[in-house]
Amino acid sequence: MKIFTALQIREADAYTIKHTPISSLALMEKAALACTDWLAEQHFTKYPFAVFCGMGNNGGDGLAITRMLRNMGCDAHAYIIPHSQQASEDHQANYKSLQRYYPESLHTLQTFPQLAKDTVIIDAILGTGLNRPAEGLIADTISRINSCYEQHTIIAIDIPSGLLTDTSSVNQPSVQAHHTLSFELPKLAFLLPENAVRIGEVHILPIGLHPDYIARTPAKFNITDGAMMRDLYKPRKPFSHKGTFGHVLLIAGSYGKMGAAILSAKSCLQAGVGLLTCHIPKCGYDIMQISVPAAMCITDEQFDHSSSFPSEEEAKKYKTIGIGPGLGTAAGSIWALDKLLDHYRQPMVIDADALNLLSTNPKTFAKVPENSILTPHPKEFERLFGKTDNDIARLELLSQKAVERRLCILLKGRYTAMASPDGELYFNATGNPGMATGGSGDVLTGIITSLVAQGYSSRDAMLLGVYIHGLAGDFAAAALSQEAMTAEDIPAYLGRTFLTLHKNQ
Ligand SMILES: NC(=O)C1=CN([C@@H]2O[C@H](COP(=O)(O)OP(=O)(O)OC[C@H]3O[C@@H](n4cnc5c(N)ncnc54)[C@H](OP(=O)(O)O)[C@@H]3O)[C@@H](O)[C@H]2O)[C@@H](O)CC1
Ligand SMILES: Nc1ncnc2c1ncn2[C@@H]1O[C@H](COP(=O)(O)OP(=O)(O)O)[C@@H](O)[C@H]1O
Ligand SMILES: [K+]
Repeated sequence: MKIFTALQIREADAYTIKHTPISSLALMEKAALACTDWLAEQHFTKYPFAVFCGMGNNGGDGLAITRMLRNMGCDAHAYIIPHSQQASEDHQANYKSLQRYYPESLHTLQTFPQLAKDTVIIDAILGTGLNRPAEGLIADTISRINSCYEQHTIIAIDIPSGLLTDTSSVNQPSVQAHHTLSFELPKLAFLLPENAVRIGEVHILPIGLHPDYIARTPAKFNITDGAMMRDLYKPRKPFSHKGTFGHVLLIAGSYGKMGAAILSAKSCLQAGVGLLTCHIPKCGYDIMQISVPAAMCITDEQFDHSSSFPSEEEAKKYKTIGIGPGLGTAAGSIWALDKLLDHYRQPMVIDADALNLLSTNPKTFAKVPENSILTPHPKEFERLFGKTDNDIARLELLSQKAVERRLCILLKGRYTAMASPDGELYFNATGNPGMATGGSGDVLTGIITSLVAQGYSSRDAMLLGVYIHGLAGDFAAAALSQEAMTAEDIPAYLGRTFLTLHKNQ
């Protein structure tokens, strides 16, 4: 799914108006109807409404919503903020309709109104047309709306007023909404963790923008989806054997952190690898053999951490190496990793403590093979590449480092961002807060390493691995609840997840 900029959204709007019998005003009517239908479905229509409207098309939506709510018998009032000399054409048209049918519902905002108990606040002040920080009466109204957050439900139309669509809004005043009702496609602003408290729950409502414009217009950012994943997925051929699906070496675990190695190993197997060998410290031998009988084990000479990774000759038998979960950061491990990278040139998967080792050893980092996949969470990302001022700057840094170092880098989070060496940037939308539990990342490393071994390109293994990791987490949460699920439940639901990728599903 594409993420369009504010400019592209405007173009999609104009293209739809030009190439279908729908007028600009009728498109606004559809948008407003989609919002009021949603309000009715969610049982908000039993409450009074205060609709705060700007003078552009976002305000026009607000006026149309007020009229529709009145048509449904609701007690709705529109408060117009006079921030401009002239209102947009469609705003004027909706103003006239409301004035004609429900003149008592129209108000010009002078002072913030007294709101009756349970009044639902609709924020239709500014939308994608925001072109400067909110000031004066608008900023004042935004702050008054936000002061109602505990007592009233706040619903933003298209985007919370004051929030920028395509760039960071850190330090800018904006409405803080419980729900955002937006049209047709998600916006970049909705995917940024820094905006989480302002956007609330986002609901994307279709309004019939022209599919041709959407199909032929390239987007800088995309969200992966089931259709794309079904195309990437490689079904197994009938005469294939375990050699077909690659041999993974998983270097993981240390004293007290063998669980990370177990989670990763189980996930690697459940994601379909042909053969799995785990390199673990001596303390982990019984634990691994008993917990994951299908995995072979090589024990390090050290008892509590690993310090001697395979030689060039030994490493040749592995299609790829996954390294990091529970590894620890012992000095011996960095030395061993450095030696491994002197000869190992295949793309590998690097996570957790292995990333921490790289972040303190730039010379070792420089040896990481091209097309390797790095899987940092935000803190690990910061250790590797430095601090940024905001989420947009961090995304830019992510992309820049992937291109510069010829790596696939995924930045984990609610919407994991995935950058590849050719500059593509995708977001993942599967997954849920039930996965915010220790070990979920170790599971991801096992899955992605498994996919690389099975012959997926690094980019495809990253996109597909992150998608199925999240979807398995969604199945686990649906069956067990977000609270009760643990990281172990994610590989347990991989089977159900793979079934959704089969072409006939
Ligand atoms: N295709 C779709 O998705 C559809 C979208 N639709 C809706 O249209 C909305 C976009 O409408 P829009 O282009 O009229 O912009 P909007 O945000 O209302 O701003 C209006 C004007 O305000 C001004 N202004 C800007 N910043 C300001 C500030 N800080 N403080 C004060 N003033 C400020 C600036 O004018 P200026 O003052 O610079 O002349 C700007 O032009 C979109 O979000 C959605 O709700 C649906 O109706 C139909 C389908
Ligand atoms: N709220 C959430 N929504 C979706 N996915 C989440 C959420 N919280 C965590 N995850 C996913 O769970 C994983 C957690 O990884 P990580 O922080 O490395 O865990 P650990 O180090 O404990 O293994 C990531 O893949 C992340 O995207
Ligand atoms: K708005």
